[in-house]
Amino acid sequence: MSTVIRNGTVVTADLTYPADVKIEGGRIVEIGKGLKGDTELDATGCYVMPGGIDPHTHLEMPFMGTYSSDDFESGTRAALSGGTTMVVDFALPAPGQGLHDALQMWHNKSGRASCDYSYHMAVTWWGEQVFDEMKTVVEKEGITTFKHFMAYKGALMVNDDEMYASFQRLAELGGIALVHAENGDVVAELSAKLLREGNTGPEAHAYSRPTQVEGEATNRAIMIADMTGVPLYVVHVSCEEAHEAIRRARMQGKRVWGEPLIQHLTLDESEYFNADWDHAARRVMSPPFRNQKHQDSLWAGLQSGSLSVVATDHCAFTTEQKRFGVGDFTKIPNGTGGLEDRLPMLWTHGVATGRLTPNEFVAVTSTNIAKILNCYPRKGAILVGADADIVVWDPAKEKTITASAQQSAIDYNVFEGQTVKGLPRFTLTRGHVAVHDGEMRTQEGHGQFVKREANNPVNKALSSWKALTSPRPVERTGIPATGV
Ligand SMILES: NC(=O)NCCC(=O)O
Ligand SMILES: [Zn+2]
Ligand SMILES: [Zn+2]
Repeated sequence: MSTVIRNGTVVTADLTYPADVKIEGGRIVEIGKGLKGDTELDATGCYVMPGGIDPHTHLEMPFMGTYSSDDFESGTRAALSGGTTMVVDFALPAPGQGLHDALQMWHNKSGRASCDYSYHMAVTWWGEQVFDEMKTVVEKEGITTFKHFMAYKGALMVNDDEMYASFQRLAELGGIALVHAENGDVVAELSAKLLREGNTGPEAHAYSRPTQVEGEATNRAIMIADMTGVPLYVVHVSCEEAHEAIRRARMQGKRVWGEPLIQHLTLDESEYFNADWDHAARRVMSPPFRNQKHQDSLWAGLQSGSLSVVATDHCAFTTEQKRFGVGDFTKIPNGTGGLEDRLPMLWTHGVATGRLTPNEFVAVTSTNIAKILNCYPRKGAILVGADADIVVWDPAKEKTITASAQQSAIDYNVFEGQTVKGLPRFTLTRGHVAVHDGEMRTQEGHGQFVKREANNPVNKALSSWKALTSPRPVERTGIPATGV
């Protein structure tokens, strides 16, 4: 059975051209004019683009005494509804738990996914077992990216010596280090002080995590990555200080990527000053939303290429869960949703405003991350042989975002009331039409795990360069005799 997407304009990260796209066996088999298939999808007036890849989700994640409420079923349904066809979640070992154990737990949960998925592994503690298991996680399990939390002291946070050891191991294995960059010690001190002084509401969450703590940690992570020779990916970059560190590192030839979130690009800190406690608490995430200056910096980073990927960090908690933190902001589960809205929000605020071209939109929502994660061109491409993960994008289609119409399991939406223009007409996951003109046709369990190979081209280049420029002893003649 074949499907043809007819009369659309193909938009990839580097090309725009009119063509039909033929799909068979879950893959793209032909691109050209006048193609015929058993089923036809009309893409007149639409862009035919690689489906979005969200490289930062937390589905059914155990965190702060509860579990995030979107699981792999509702989370991937939300993703597909908004044109995202692959998610990358984080397998999170509990302190002392082995990596393979944690991975098994994530595999048990993800069987319900309706789009393809992969994982990053988190390094939440350090020891011989973690060192040993990293090798098999990379080489046998196909997980090559490892996240380090520099915040959440007393829970997920790792210290500099642990990060150094883990980064060094990743350099040997051809992996990539990811960091949540905030100075966790300073955040813990500021939080305690704020509470002592009677600042207990959600706004104190923002006060406890100023941009300086993110900037410092980003610089520190870049330095440790440079010392160990590992490529670095900084997640949820929210401010100019962190962006400046990444920009500078890239200008120095370091292999560093930055990932802003759609929430930080489009929402600001005024949300935390809302008089309604629930409204403010629903927006508590780390790092917190910033101000216009920082938003402008993030947009400029996407335009200039110093920031590479737009993600969501989708980690959705219900209002009831957020209320665990009434009277103590440090107990509000950290996280917001966005999976369903990332593409429409970025199109509306990015492409429709002229900040991004449609090709740049594809690059930052799909192709760049597929290359970084070493699954390009299977993912992130409209090419013969690629998986048919495709979004047929209707730039004229509009809606007003509202929780009552969303796929996500939670009872609110941080973008509530925003009108977006630019939405999927069809979303295909490996050829299956999961969204058909507003109708959800997702298949629970259709999603498959995407294994990834280590040693992507950037790893290879960086290790060659590090070998070439590494310290060497100077060959000397006439060495003085050692004293007796
Ligand atoms: N970002 C956030 O507040 N929650 C999810 C966990 C993380 O990525 O830090
Ligand atoms: Zn994080
Ligand atoms: Zn996260």
